[in-house]
Amino acid sequence: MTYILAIDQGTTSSRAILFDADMQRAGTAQHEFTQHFPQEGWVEHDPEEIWDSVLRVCREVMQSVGATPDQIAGIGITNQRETTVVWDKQTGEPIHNAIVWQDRRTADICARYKQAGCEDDVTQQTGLLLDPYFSGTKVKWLLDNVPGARDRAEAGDLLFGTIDSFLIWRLTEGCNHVTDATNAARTLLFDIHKGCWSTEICDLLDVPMSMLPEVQDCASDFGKTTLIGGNIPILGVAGDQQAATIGQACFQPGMMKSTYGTGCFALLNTGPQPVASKNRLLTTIAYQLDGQKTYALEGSIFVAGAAVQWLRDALQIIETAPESGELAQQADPNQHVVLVPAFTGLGAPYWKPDCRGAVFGLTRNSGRAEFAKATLESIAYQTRDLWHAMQGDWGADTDVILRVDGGASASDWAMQGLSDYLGAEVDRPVMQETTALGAAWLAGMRAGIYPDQQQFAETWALDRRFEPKLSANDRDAAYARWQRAVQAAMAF
Ligand SMILES: Nc1ncnc2c1ncn2[C@@H]1O[C@H](COP(=O)(O)OP(=O)(O)O)[C@@H](O)[C@H]1O
Ligand SMILES: O=P(O)(O)OC[C@H](O)CO
Repeated sequence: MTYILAIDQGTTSSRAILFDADMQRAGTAQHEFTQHFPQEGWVEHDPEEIWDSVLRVCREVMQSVGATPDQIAGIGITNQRETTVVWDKQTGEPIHNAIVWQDRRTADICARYKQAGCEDDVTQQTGLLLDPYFSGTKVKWLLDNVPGARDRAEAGDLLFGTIDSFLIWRLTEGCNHVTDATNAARTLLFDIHKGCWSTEICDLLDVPMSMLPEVQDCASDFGKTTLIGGNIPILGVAGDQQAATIGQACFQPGMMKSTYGTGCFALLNTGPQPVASKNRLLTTIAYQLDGQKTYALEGSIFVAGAAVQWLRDALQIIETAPESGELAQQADPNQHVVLVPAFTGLGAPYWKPDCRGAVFGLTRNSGRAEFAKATLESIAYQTRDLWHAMQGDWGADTDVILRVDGGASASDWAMQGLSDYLGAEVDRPVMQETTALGAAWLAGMRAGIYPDQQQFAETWALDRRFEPKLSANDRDAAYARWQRAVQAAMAF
């Protein structure tokens, strides 16, 4: 038997999935790791804990399936994007915890650059906005705040990487400092048109270019590892949202996927030409194969499934995530409670890092069920914000079918609500591990055991299509309530 090992290093857990030669899942291992919140708005991960969790899940999945290293034809890595690690080139030791994509500590740095009129130029080159979400200002913060870091970086002793890059450095025991084009495209330091690091932006943010990894195609040779036995090549890398776009086979311009994990990330394939957004979406690289870039418009929402976790962990009104749908179903249809889950600011298309969450429309009778309903509906409303912005930029009509995945897409109630509030069809595939599948396909195709792009696209299979049932009037009235709630939350 031949396998591909996909490593999915996500925001809350690390997963390893073995796919067999038919691209079927043979086994999965998963471990959650600690989320550190040292100050309000700060989110960190311990890179050593991430590293340990990755090695552990790789070994566990191999053991559970009974796969030997010589049966693994290649490794595909997909990862939480933007999360920033800086480490010592000699020892491989991180100089600080990883600063996670959700972290808002660089909001003031971004505001200063914006006031100085830098945003247009940065957006033109990177497709991104001056928001703390992206890696660039996080690297700057580390160099300016960790004692001695700037001198060490300028002396060429420190390296920067997103999680993929850090994992490859560790897996190859310090031989390879590399990343792929999709991860590079999320750093705020990469010119997505020229396909190289931007000297101008590195100067602007005071990031020495000697720290930056080499950028490769998504399916290429990233080095070999002996750390899980054998000598296994790493052949595929993509940021997790891009890997899901690949796993959902959104290979044609106009195809769109939306992933509902911790946050929600919608990517619309726009083909070989980048589309500059007029509606504050991001322009990003969907994938780069054989040196050819395919671009996407992306809408990034910071809190989707995380709001369900909030119901479970902070409010304690559910014990498990799936209960949210059961509870929402029991809500009083005459109450219009609206939750704006801006727990870590608002992402696309608002980009308000300082905004915080709010609940509107409470009555004496509002209870657990209404909170659950408002939480799941907030996922749909936020997607509609993105949907409108995408239509404005791309001119897509309502016939566009949305392919969904991620943990919260398992909720029939939430997906029906999504279809209702979008007024569009929503397709959920049989294969729920689209992110890992995307990374596995990149590696398997490179290894020569998986089919080409077109044949791979033909293997996509529908689990369920959700069709809109709400009248246009009810849909528009509900969305108008959401828009008023967002404006009020931003004004607070
Ligand atoms: N049945 C469900 N209904 C609603 N939300 C769910 C359900 N199952 C999982 N979730 C949410 O999905 C998220 C986990 O999805 P996952 O794709 O594993 O996320 P990530 O990769 O960001 O860690 C959690 O935030 C959880 O609250
Ligand atoms: O790890 P996830 O699934 O929450 O995805 C995080 C995104 O990549 C952040 O941009």
